[in-house]
Amino acid sequence: MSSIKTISSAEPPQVLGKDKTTPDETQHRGAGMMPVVVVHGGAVQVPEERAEITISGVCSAARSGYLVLEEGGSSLDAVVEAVVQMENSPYFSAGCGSVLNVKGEVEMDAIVMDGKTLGSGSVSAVRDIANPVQLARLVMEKTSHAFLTAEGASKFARSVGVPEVSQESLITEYSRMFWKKNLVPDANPVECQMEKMGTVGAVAVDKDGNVACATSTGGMPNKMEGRVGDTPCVGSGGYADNQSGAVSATGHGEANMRVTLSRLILFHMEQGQSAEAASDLGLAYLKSRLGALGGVVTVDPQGNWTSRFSTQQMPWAAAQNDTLHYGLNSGEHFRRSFSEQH
Ligand SMILES: NC(=O)C[C@H](N)C(=O)O
Repeated sequence: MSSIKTISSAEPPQVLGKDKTTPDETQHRGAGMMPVVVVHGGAVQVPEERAEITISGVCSAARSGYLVLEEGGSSLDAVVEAVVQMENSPYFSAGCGSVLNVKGEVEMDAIVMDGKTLGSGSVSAVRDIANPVQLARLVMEKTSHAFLTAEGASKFARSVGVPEVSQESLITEYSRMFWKKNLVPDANPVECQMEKMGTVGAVAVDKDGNVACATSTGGMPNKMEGRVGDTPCVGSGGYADNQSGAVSATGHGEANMRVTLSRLILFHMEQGQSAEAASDLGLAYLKSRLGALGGVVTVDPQGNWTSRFSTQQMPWAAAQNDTLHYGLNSGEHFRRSFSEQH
């Protein structure tokens, strides 16, 4: 288990794998219902020059999601708000800034899941909307289905008034450069993805103990047209159940799908494991079984939360009880109060 980088609500700032009994522990565990929002910006290696902006992106997303909870919104409202913010940022591979498929086009996947009802909504291979996570929510709330794809998803979006946007508005110079780099014959898009571009996701618990998750992505760089990854698949890119907790996952989609990573982690929680231990078990299985690395954010219905990754980096942030927690490298756990400026 030593290869899993551990960050959790129970750990002291900037210290990893040491004594976990800190004064904060009682605040995060067993202190009744604790609303929380935890987000990730993908299990990737963030280029140094983009580290600060990426961290401030996840912090601002967690904070905005938390404000939704403070204003009485549900955990579902909070995760959608947090993910929309990151979709709108060009620094993540979701919405604007998504990695491109082999033809140089954007095709995006997203999921939302409501732990109270087990309702879920997914879209895949959508090309012409700004916020796939909102469309996923509309699939859940306005259709009798759980998953719409490609042109059918776009037609549905138009029928419910979601504005159409151009491909150009979703493509950044950076994603185009990245696409070109991966077109060369000896390129390794899987490794390359792990180096630079991040899927986004969020989990939350509201004051009523309802959990929810949302995940959104442009997928793997230079993927085949029509390729769908783990992100929109129930149990792989995310899962939420009030009886155990919620997970949003990132990593190599084909591997995450084969172990149904999110559901696997919740299975361990159902067996009595903490969010932290269960996340470690899921990621360790992904590694030992398939040699794959990844990352997750996980909550239980009491508001205990964790952010775990087996990659070297994963930008993450959590907002709870007027404190923002965040980190990028393994071992980092910074904290500041909401009133402090970043
Ligand atoms: N970076 C990622 O998390 C990619 C995503 N899991 C996919 O395979 O589509």
